[in-house]
Amino acid sequence: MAVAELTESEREVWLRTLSNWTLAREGKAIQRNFEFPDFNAAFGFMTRVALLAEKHDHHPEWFNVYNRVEVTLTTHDAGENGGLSHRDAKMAKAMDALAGS
Ligand SMILES: C[C@H](O)[C@H](O)[C@H]1CNC2=NC(N)=NC(=O)C2=N1
Repeated sequence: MAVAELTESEREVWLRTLSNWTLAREGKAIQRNFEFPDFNAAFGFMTRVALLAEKHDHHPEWFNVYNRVEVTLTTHDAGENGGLSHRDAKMAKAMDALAGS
């Protein structure tokens, strides 16, 4: 089902509130690298995010090594070939909150 892609001005506004995230894939995705004290903390974070992602039917692309979790958020159903939607903004904020930053 199609999801509305954020307009450029909407994107500007919420990127300012998501200061730890950067635009990627020519504006079609956002990325953030999280770092935790150890693997347990990183995997605990991923577990909490996974439950939330399933609940909202919005899933991160991510890569984990030990205490690092590299995250990319995008919405496949937004725009022509995927793009950013409010679902990415919501998930990014939730991940920041779960990581305590
Ligand atoms: C069919 C199902 O609702 C879709 O594939 C959902 C699942 N999770 C998703 N996650 C993300 N990040 N983007 C999507 O567009 C998306 N779509």
